[in-house]
Amino acid sequence: MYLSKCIRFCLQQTARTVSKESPLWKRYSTAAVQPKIDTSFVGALKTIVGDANVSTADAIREQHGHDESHHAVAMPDVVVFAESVDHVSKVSKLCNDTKVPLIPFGSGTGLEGGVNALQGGVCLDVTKMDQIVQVNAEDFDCTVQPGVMRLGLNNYLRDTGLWFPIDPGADASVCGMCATSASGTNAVKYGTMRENVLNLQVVLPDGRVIDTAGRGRRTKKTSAGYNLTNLFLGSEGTLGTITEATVRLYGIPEKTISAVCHFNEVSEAVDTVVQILQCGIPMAKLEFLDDSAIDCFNRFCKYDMTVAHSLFLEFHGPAYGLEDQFQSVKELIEMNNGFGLKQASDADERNRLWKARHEMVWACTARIPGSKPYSTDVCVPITNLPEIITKTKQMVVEADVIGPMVGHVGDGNFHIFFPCDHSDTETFKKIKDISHKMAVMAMELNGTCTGEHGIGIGKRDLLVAEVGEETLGAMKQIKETFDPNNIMNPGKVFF
Ligand SMILES: Cc1cc2c(cc1C)N(C[C@H](O)[C@H](O)[C@H](O)COP(=O)(O)OP(=O)(O)OC[C@H]1O[C@@H](n3cnc4c(N)ncnc43)[C@H](O)[C@@H]1O)c1[nH]c(=O)[nH]c(=O)c1N2
Ligand SMILES: O=C(O)C(=O)Cc1ccccc1
Ligand SMILES: [Mn+2]
Repeated sequence: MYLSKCIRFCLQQTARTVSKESPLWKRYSTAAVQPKIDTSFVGALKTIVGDANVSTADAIREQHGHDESHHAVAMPDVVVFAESVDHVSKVSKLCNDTKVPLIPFGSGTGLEGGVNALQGGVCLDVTKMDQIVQVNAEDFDCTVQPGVMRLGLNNYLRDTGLWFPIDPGADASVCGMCATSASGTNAVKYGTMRENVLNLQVVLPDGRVIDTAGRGRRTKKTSAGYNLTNLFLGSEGTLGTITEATVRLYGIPEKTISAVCHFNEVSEAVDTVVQILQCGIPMAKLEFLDDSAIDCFNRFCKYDMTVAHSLFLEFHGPAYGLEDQFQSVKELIEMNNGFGLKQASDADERNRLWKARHEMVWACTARIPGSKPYSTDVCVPITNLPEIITKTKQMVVEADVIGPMVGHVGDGNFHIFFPCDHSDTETFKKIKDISHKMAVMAMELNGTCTGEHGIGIGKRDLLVAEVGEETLGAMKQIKETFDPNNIMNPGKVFF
C-alpha cells in the first residue's frame, strides 16, 4: 500500500505532468551541452582517427541517428569510426575538453532510442573494433572488443563446444548488450548480462581507460571493492564507452528438448508457468505468446500454428533426466487444461519454432506498414505475473488496438508488441496510455518498468517513480562524478 502511494506521488511529480519545471529535475538535472562543432573540431577528429574514419554525410548521420524503435531520428553532427582504444580515448578527451556530446554506437538494435543524438554531437561507432581478444575455454570465459556481435561470437566458439547464451532477438554487439543489460529467451537458465560479465574495459569521458575489476581479472567471484562492472551494465552509454567485455561461456548442452502447447485462457498458461518455476524444474526457455501473437506470425511466416495462447518451452541438459523434466512439465500443462503439446522432433523443427518467436517483432510491425516497434517491457516477481498479464490483456482488448503479447514469462518479464505509427495520433495515444499503465501496475506489484530494454528516452519519466527520489539523486551524483560535463549520451536515462 505504501509502495503504491509512493509511486503515484512520484509519477505526479515527474515529467509526464510537470516536466522539467519540477523542483526534482531542477535539483538534479545537468546543464545541456551546446555542441561546438566546426571545421576545426572535425579536423581535430580526423587527426585522431584518420580522414576516412570521420563522416558528416547525411546518409551516415541518419543511419546513426536512430535505433530500431519508434523514437524520432535525431542525427549526430558527425560520425566517428574508432579503430582502437587509443582512438576512443582521444576522441573522448577532445569531446570532453570542448563539451561536445559523445554517443557510443554498438549495432543500433536498441528499442528505447539509446543512440538517437538528442543534442547532436559525435556518434562514436565502435564496430570496427571487432576482435575476439581471448577465449579461455577451460575457464569458460572470453574477452571481446565492442564490435563483436553475439552471433559472430557463437560461430567462432562452435568448435570449442562452448557458447554465449544471452540472446536478445536481434544480433546485437556484446558490449551494446552490456550497455543495456540485455537478456532474452535463455535468461531463465543462464541469467542476464548482469550475471554473465566478469570484467569491462571502459573509456571514461576524460579519456582515462579503466578495467572495472582490474586489468586481466576474470574470476567468477570477487569481493574487491565496489562493483564497477555492474555499474556500467545498463548505463546506456551515459558513463563511458565500453571497449572490452569479459563474459562467461557455457558448454553447449548435450541434449535440447523444445516444445509448444496451447491454452484457452491466458490465466491457465500463466498459472502453468508459475507452477513449473515453483516446482524448481530447471527450464532453459519459457516463453508465452498470446492468441493475437500467434495469429501475427502465422500471417507473416505462413505458418498454421493453432491460434491460441501458447507456451514455447525448452530444456537444456545432459541426456540423462531431461525427458523426466519434460514429463513433469507435461503433467502441469495437463493439470491446467493445456492442449496440443508438441515436441520438436529434430534440430530443424526446433530452429523453425524459435525463428518464429524471434521474427515476432517484424510479424507485428508488418500488420501496420511503415510502423516501428513501441517497447513495453515490464517485469514482476513471478507470483504477480498472472495478475498483471490478465489486466494488461484486458486493457489491450478494451482499447481495440493491435497489441500481441509476448513474454519471457519464466523471468516474470513480458512485452506488448505495439506496431507504432506516429501519424495515427489516436492509436498512438492509446498505446502510450496502456504502456504507462502497465509500467505503473508493474511497479505497484514490486516490479520494474523495464526488464531488459533500458530507460533510454522512452522511460525517463518512470525512473524516479521506480527507484524513488533519493535513489535517483544518488544515480545523478554518480553521473556527475564520472561525467561532470554531461557529454556522455546526454538526455538518456535522465532528462
Ligand atoms: C527484433 C529485436 C528483438 C529484440 C531487441 C531488438 C530487436 C531489434 N532487443 C534490443 C537490443 O537488441 C538490445 O538492447 C541490445 O543490447 C542493443 O545492442 P546494440 O549493440 O544494438 O546497442 P545500440 O547500438 O542500439 O545501443 C544501445 C545503447 O547502448 C549504448 N552503447 C552501445 N554500445 C556501447 C558501448 N560499446 N559502450 C557504451 N555504451 C554503448 C548506446 O549509446 C545506447 O544507449 C532485445 N533486448 C533484450 O534485452 N531482450 C530481447 O529480447 C530483445 N529483443
Ligand atoms: O522479442 C522480444 O523479446 C523483445 O524484447 C523485442 C521487442 C519487445 C517489445 C517491443 C518490440 C520489440
Ligand atoms: Mn524481450
